[in-house]
Amino acid sequence: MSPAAARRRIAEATDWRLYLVTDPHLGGGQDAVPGIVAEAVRGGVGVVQVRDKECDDDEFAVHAAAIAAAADRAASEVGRRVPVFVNDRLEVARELGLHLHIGQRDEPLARARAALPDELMLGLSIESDVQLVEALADPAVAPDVIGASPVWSTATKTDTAPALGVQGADRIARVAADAGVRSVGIGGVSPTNVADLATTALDGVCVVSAIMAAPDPRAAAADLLARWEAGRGTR
Ligand SMILES: Cc1ncc(COP(=O)(O)OP(=O)(O)O)c(N)n1
Ligand SMILES: Cc1ncsc1CCOP(=O)(O)O
Ligand SMILES: [Mg+2]
Repeated sequence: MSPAAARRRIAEATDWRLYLVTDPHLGGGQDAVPGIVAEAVRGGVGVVQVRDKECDDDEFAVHAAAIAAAADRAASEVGRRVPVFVNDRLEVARELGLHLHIGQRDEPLARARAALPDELMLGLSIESDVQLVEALADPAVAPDVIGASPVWSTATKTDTAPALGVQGADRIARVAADAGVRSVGIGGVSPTNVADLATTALDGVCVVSAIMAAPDPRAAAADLLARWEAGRGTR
C-alpha cells in the first residue's frame, strides 16, 4: 500500500465525532494537559490536536510528545486508535511523525502537503465556501479533514472570520463530503448546541473549552458524545 493510501485508510478508520484541541491556559498549565487528554480519550474523544500559541518549537515538541504518549496509552486501554495533530507547526509535526492542522494564515496548503510525509494527515481550517473550493481544486494537495471555522463566535479565539452558523457549516460539510474529505465544526461548541450540529453533514465537532475547562474532562467528553449521538438520531 502506498503511504497516501495508508493515510486515506487512517482518515476512514478515525472516529471524527469528537475532536479535542488542547489549551494549556484553560487546562491549568502545560503539565496538566496530558492527563486531561487521557481522561478525554477515555470519555470518547477520537482525535486530539496539540495547540499552544505561546511556547517555542522545542518546548512545544516536548509538550506534544507527552500528549501523544498519553493519548496513545489511553486509546490502547479502550482498544481504539486516536490520531494526534499538531497545530500550525509543520517542523514539529515532521519531527514527531504527527498529523498537522493549518489555517488560512499558516503555511500554504500546497507547501504543507509537499513537506509533510505522505502517511500523515493534513487538516485545514475553512472559513468560507470560496476557501473550500480553493482547497479542493487540486486533489493531490487537498486536505484530509477540514475544520469549518468558526461555527459560533467564541471567547477562546477572538481573531476569527465571521461565524458560519449551522447552515453555513452544513453547506461546507456537504461540499467536503462530496470530495471525500472529512469535516468537523469548531467554535463555540458546547453541550447545549452540539446536537444542532449533529443534524448537519459534518463528521463531528471540535471543542477546546468544553473539555479543557471542564471539572471532569472524561464526563464532559462522554456527555458531548452522547448529545451528538442523540442529535444524529434526529437527522
Ligand atoms: C480542527 C480545527 N479547525 C480550525 C482550527 C483553527 O485553525 P487556525 O485558523 O489556524 O487558528 P489557530 O488554531 O491556529 O489559532 C483548528 N485549530 N483546528
Ligand atoms: C481554535 C479555534 N479555531 C476556531 S474557533 C477556535 C476555538 C474554539 O474554542 P471553543 O471550543 O472553546 O469555542
Ligand atoms: Mg493556525
